[in-house]
Amino acid sequence: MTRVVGLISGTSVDGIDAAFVEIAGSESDLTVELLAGATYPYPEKLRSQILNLCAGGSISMAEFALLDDAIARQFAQAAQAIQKHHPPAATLIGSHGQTVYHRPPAPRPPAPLHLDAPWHVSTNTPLGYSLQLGRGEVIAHATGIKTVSNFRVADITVGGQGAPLVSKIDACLLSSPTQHRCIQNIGGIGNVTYLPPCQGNWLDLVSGWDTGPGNTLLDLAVQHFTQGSQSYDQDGNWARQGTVCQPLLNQWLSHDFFQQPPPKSTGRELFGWDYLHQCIAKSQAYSLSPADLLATLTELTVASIEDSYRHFLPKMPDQIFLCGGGSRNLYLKERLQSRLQSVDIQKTDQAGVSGDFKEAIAFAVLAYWRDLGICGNLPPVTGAKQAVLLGNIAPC
Ligand SMILES: Nc1ncnc2c1ncn2[C@@H]1O[C@H](COP(=O)(O)OP(=O)(O)OP(=O)(O)O)[C@@H](O)[C@H]1O
Ligand SMILES: CC(=O)N[C@H]1[C@@H]2OC[C@@H](O2)[C@@H](O)[C@@H]1O[C@H](C)C(=O)O
Repeated sequence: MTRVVGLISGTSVDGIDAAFVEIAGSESDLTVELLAGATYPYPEKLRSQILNLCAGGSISMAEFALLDDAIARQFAQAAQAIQKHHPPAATLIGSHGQTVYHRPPAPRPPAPLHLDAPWHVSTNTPLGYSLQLGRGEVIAHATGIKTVSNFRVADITVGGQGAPLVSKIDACLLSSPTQHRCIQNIGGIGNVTYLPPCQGNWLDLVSGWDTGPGNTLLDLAVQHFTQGSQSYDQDGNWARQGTVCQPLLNQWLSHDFFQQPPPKSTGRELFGWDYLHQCIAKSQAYSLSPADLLATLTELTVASIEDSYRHFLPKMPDQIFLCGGGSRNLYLKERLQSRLQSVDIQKTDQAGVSGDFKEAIAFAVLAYWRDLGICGNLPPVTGAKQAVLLGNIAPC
């Protein structure tokens, strides 16, 4: 048994999810017991600095370094707080950190590199770029616990998207011998892991990808309509009062990201303020109320999930297990169920894994695997050329 703390702040940038877990086994015999889970909100000033950077704001390198370490200190505090009433202490921390920029690999090879050209025309590379702040060295130093961080770069180095990384953990913890399952996260961004029945060479058949916006556009629209006094549409109650504008939804769904086959990943760079402003501009032609726009944005999340299943899965699932904050949006859940009437939709909690802390648990497992020398990525999911060890180890 190894006691591990898993930490992540996701694309909603609402705070740090921490999971204190006890892990045993390796892959097919992996077991994880959740001892404690909690979310520690960021101080408001830190959150707005992060959101500003994610939205393309400029800061100096000195400010950048301070921000990196301010985030790391918040993560270290979360790692200490989550263990407080549950001795003995963890011997390992897996920290995803805070994504501030994500650029998937180029869909096709870039033009050949001209070594005699000036540097600014010779920088294009087929590799993706993904940056998470909150360096593990500071977390290890502050807590005295060995910390694994920077999980995405190794997958990117071998040509992968660097995301989604949760799929192998989903496969080990949530597969069924008889059912075709989808594990659907609806966080700021949505992602899915498809799990065929776990028999024979099933692990080779697991697939997954980012489905597109989860809550980001909804949250930004609510902030826009309330001048910042509300941050999300609780239970989907506002959207429920509106009517979906089908022609507008069809326009939005024609976006390249939704047509692109997996492997694929995305973030606030694509589905952020600029995209929302374009959505609002296109909606002017239909004279929509705020409720109508929210209903249509909710439908975008739901329809993009359904369409991606219909286009990219070998078979529609028997069951969907939801996780992430969007699984609390009752209206969104009802819309998904009404589009997928024959599918049994539940939360991952009903299959034994907390939907609120699944991502934090996943980074605890990835750190544990890194420590044991077990690869963490699934190449068919991320598009990597091979399975690799994920994460850099900072000793304490
Ligand atoms: N009761 C609720 N009703 C509607 N939406 C909710 C509710 N509770 C949470 N949410 C939504 O969930 C979001 C947070 O989800 P979550 O914490 O899973 O995101 P994240 O982990 O930051 O994202 P990602 O998985 O993309 O990294 C909130 O911003 C809000 O939009
Ligand atoms: C770059 C980045 O942080 N991507 C996140 C984001 O949030 C949801 C979706 O987009 C997901 O693919 C990924 O995180 C999860 C934890 C993953 O890698 O599996």
